Amino acid sequence: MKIKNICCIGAGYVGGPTMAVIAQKCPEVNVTVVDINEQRISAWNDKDVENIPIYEPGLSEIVREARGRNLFFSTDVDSAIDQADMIFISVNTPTKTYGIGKGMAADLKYIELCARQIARVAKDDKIVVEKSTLPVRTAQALKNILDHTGNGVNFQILSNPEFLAEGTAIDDLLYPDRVLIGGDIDSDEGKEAVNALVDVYAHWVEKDHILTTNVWSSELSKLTANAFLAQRVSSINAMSELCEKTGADVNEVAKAVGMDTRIGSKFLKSSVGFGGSCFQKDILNLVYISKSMGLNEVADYWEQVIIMNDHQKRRFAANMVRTLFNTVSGKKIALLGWAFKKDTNDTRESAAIYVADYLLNEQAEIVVYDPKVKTEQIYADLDYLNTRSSEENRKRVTVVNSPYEASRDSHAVAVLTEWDEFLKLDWQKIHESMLKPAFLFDGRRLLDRKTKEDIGFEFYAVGS
Ligand SMILES: NC(=O)C1=CN([C@@H]2O[C@H](COP(=O)(O)OP(=O)(O)OC[C@H]3O[C@@H](n4cnc5c(N)ncnc54)[C@H](O)[C@@H]3O)[C@@H](O)[C@H]2O)C=CC1
Ligand SMILES: O=C(O)[C@H]1O[C@H](OP(=O)(O)OP(=O)(O)OC[C@H]2O[C@@H](n3ccc(=O)[nH]c3=O)[C@H](O)[C@@H]2O)[C@H](O)[C@@H](O)[C@@H]1O
Repeated sequence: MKIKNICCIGAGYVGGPTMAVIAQKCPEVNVTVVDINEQRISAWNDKDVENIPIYEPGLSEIVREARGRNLFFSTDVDSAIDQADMIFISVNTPTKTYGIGKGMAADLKYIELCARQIARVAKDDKIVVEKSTLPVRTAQALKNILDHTGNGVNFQILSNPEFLAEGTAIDDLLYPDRVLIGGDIDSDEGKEAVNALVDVYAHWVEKDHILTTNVWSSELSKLTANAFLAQRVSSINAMSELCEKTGADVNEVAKAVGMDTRIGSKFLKSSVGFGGSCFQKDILNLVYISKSMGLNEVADYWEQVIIMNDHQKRRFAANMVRTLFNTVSGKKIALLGWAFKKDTNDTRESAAIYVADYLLNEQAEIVVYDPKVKTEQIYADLDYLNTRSSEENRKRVTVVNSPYEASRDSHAVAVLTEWDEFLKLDWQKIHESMLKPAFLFDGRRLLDRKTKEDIGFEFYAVGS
């Protein structure tokens, strides 16, 4: 079975880049990305590709090449569903903020709405692909909805979790470690659906990198991968605190440990804490699933990864206050970086939000500079915490366009995102413009201690 028309519901950080790459690599397939968010779709259709809503290195070039040829962005969800032979569901699956499982379980209401819409609109057989990250056994619920409200249409459900990381999304999509496809491999129809999706990826991914499994293994592998990755960051961050107390250096420890090929060197960079839309959400989801199956030890084991991460963010901010003579009240503090990692404009669950909130509770005046994050996003992130009124956030937090402006007359500068440009700043100039003693806190192990101390900074870095 050859796929001719693909529809993707959800034009976000996953749907947008993933479909752009599929369209680029499969010029004979029409790919339509739909979303209910009109503003987002109109930004994807902006004449100037630099204005597309997601910043990812290499993405705008691909959109420029494929958009209008076989890549389309639209708010007409019904018609895209109707025309497609394969429908990806790539909508958000945030942590529930109400009811049973509040603060832990994944909120599947957007997924269910998609399923009901597909069931209502579809007139011929469809392959429905779970691209969103979902709790294990969600495909069963999807199938129930599709089979019971459909009009005799045959649906095959596949799980095809996405492993891209933001900031490197295009490279991750072009050269994936593996593509994972889960399906009903025991039936002929299921096998045919799996093969149809394998053929899409086989346009650019070698067949031995395309792994097929049953649906449940695929769904659970995604949660497992994120849990393992986050666990590494929490593990090295736990060691960073011990390093600070003992004179060991976490970078040296990470290198020594990572050279053991059984451990490996990746994902061992100590930081102010991991952020991003998924690690916390997916682990909480794993904890919830485990608890609801009575697996309390399993749940506790994974929950510790989150507890450690919260501790790391809080401890970084508390150390700033302690170092600044136990008070930051009325003191200007510059935060360099707001995104949860470099090369993205995404701020979801960014450690910077929590550090800023902690310092604001201590009555600091905050000035933020980030090369890609918009001012309104920064205020929205703080408002979302509901710690203080949004007027108060606007009064006490200033967002500026230059790191030099942020640092001027400040008591302290904290590097919270590892943007490359922070490496090349004129730190001498920054030091001269600050109040003395000038404190510099490196939450990313980005900066060289010796040169900063030679300039005259009081320098603090995570894990040393
Ligand atoms: N952000 C990332 O790097 C990764 C995310 N994921 C997973 O992919 C999924 C999507 O994540 P993101 O793209 O980051 O989310 P996002 O929030 O950026 O995008 C989701 C989009 O879906 C749209 N949407 C929601 N309900 C809809 C409906 N009924 N009809 C049409 N559009 C609808 C929203 O308006 C939004 O634009 C999540 O399950 C996430 O866990 C997986 C791998 C990486
Ligand atoms: O499901 C998802 O959403 C995605 O989550 C992560 O990707 P992402 O959150 O975009 O970015 P990462 O590079 O994993 O970084 C996550 C956080 O951990 C931090 N981190 C990462 C690595 C490290 O060594 N140290 C560290 O502090 C980063 O700064 C960032 O705040 C996974 O890496 C992806 O494979 C997955 O698809």
